[in-house]
Amino acid sequence: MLDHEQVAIHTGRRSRLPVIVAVHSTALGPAAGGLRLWHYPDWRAGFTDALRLSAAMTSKFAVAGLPSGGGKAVVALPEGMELDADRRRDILRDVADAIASLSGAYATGPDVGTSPDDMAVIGETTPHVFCRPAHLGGSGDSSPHTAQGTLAALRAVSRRLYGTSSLGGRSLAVIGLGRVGAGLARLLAAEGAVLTVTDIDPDEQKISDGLGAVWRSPDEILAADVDIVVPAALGSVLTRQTAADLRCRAVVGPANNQLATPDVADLLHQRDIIWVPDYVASAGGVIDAVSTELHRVSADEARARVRAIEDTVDALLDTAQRHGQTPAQAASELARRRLSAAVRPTGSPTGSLRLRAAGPGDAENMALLHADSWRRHYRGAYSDAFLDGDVVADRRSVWSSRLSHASGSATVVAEDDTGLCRVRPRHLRRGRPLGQPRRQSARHPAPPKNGPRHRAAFPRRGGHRRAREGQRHVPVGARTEHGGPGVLPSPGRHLRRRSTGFAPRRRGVPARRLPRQAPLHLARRLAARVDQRTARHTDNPKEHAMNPDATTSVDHYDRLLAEHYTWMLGGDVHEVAARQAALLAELGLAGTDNDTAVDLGCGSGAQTLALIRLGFSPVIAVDTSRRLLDELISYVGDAEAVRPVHGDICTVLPEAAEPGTVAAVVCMGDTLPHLPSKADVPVLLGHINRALVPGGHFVITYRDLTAELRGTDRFIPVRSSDDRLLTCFLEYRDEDTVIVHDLLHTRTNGAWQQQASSYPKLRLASSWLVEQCRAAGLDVRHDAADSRGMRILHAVKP
Ligand SMILES: NC(=O)c1ccc[n+]([C@@H]2O[C@H](COP(=O)([O-])OP(=O)(O)OC[C@H]3O[C@@H](n4cnc5c(N)ncnc54)[C@H](O)[C@@H]3O)[C@@H](O)[C@H]2O)c1
Ligand SMILES: CC(C)[C@H](N)C(=O)O
Repeated sequence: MLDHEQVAIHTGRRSRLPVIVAVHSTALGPAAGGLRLWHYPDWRAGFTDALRLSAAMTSKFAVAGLPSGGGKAVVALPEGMELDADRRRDILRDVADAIASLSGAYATGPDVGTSPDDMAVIGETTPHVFCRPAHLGGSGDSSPHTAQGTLAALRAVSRRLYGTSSLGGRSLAVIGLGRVGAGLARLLAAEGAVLTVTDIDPDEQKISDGLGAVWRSPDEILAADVDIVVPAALGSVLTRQTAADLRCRAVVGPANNQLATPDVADLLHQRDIIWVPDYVASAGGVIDAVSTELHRVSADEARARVRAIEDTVDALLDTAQRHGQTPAQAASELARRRLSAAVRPTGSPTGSLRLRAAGPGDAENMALLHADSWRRHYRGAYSDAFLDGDVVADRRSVWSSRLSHASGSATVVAEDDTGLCRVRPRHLRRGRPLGQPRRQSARHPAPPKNGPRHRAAFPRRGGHRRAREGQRHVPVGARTEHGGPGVLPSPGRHLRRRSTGFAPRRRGVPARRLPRQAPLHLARRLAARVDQRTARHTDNPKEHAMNPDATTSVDHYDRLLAEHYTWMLGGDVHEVAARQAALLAELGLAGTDNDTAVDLGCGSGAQTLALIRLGFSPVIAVDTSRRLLDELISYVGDAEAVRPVHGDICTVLPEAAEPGTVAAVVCMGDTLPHLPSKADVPVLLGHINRALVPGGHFVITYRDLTAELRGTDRFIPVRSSDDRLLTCFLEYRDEDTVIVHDLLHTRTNGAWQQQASSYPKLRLASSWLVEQCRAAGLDVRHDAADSRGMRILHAVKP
């Protein structure tokens, strides 16, 4: 059965060639995907290719967490047909006509056989095109970003197989030295990988020679004795036969549709060969292009999304391992969940909207729409485990309770012929009739206020990022205060859609950017770049006004501290680990094999090693610094005992651990004050309580910086040795935050050099933290300062 939304097959008016445009799904947003101009034995083969490729694009966007749908265009050239410039132009104009006829349901970009210049021609007819050359306002060639994305996927696999993300010294076989393959081969060679390469075009052997690679024939290369095979040519390269011949440990490449049949993924798994689904490894190009051109995020943000493929692959491999699945199953499951959490395809409001006061009977539908809204807008900002978990039940209880208690306020819902529909609410002034919404928009239902769990569940920061990305916000209802009878409309009161101020989502319509009336502080916040997954970001513009050089703790570690971190602790991580193990043992922590522990902010591994010594296994070691994670891995003898996670401690737990499965969580060495705001502390504590088994332990060590130091006391010597000196200086910004300025002197060849970097830390009062732990449901057993002024707090889940 055809599971595509629409497939258009035109005979090109000018070229007389079959132009096939397949729109697989627009559930997540208007479809996007490349144009393939390729030779096929028959146009039906091109048609089949378009169907498969467009479906893969849907999965590509879903797994990447982007609000686009999947589509693809194929022009099936008869075998042997050569294209001169005029004929090529005719074909492209025919394609442009076909795309224009879809009114924005599909936008095209380059793929095999097409380039940014071709996109320029299509752009003469229709705006639904991306990757045009930069001088025409496009993002240009996607292939360097595709190569970067594949490299990111390769790093995750390398870490899994060899304990390091570096590909230096690894042997890889690259199949196809086209735009992506050649670029990727260059990146790999620059990192010191040992390359074997091939292409059907013998001319590409020059590239091979330039890289010092071994050239093999296309027939031989799949069976090459290498660590990783990288398909970078056309699809269907992995058949039952070739899968049986492989001698590598992984297959990770940018080529689309690598599997001849889906069961080959199982075969590879049985042979213990990791296969990263092509739609995950190849997503870099389209992520960059669509992010910058269609979703209008900054180039930096787009590149960060491409790099995040590494995290995506990490997470998929973890999930697959946890559930005994193949990575292909884990990825398709993730895509399916994201798609099914999207809108009902027929859910666009039709005709006029009716506004009415909601009653208790609306709770179920409100919950469904509310959960849908969260899933669509907080994806990526909040863990999938949470969003795909019991959100509906959670929202149902909130709405049941709200709607069954009469109060001075009412909830207004909008519905169309199909039932409750998704609206952009306006808060209404007291006493104002519903037909005249106030100008200022509340973009989401207010975060639930009843209880720490709900507060913890409400992802505050994500909404701003999503707003900045220009995504549609489609929350479900507006709370409105009303002054008495007669103000709310009677059931059935009709409003014309244009006049409501409610903005029903129209599929295929580009998102509005920022609300024009956004208050200044919101606009500033939206403008600030926030990498939700890794940057512990402070979004208070005051900080930047006062401290223009202050950076996030993530940047600070990358820029300065990570390199010197272990030295700062004393130089011998095992010695520090022994001290930490003694402390944890004194607090009563002891693990057995199968007792999972989590080390939040693991740094170079002192606590992780301590937890291993105490018998915990596995230890999930989380940090935002890749460099420190790599260092940690180098110290760990038993690689099985540790699961390094590159992630943000604010959000990682629901994703990394099932509720009620963790025996101990530690967050030591003054990591907690790195959180972006005090409000993140109860959120994190909620996650911790949820992750712990009853009787599970939680240990924090941190500095209580609430007492303000004065004068030269604010200069704190951290460590000195013959060639390094680290001093920090504290600048108190406000009662919640202190800016830490680190000043590092290093001596090379007798000359001293100075580096400085600053970042904010939270000022957490020990009494406040104890209260927060209790509010989160933890039983605080110990709270004291050690001889060096570090606070030690130990709590247990009852
Ligand atoms: N360009 C992108 O940004 C991008 C993005 C995502 C996925 N992809 C996929 O990556 C693959 C490569 O794309 P590209 O843009 O580099 O295309 P390209 O046309 O520039 O390169 C393909 C190369 O593969 C070679 N080739 C074809 N069949 C071969 C075979 N049997 N054995 C060895 N070599 C063979 C060709 O000679 C050519 O050099 C395609 O599957 C494409 O769909 C590309
Ligand atoms: C650039 C993009 C559309 C690419 N051809 C892909 O398949 O992802």
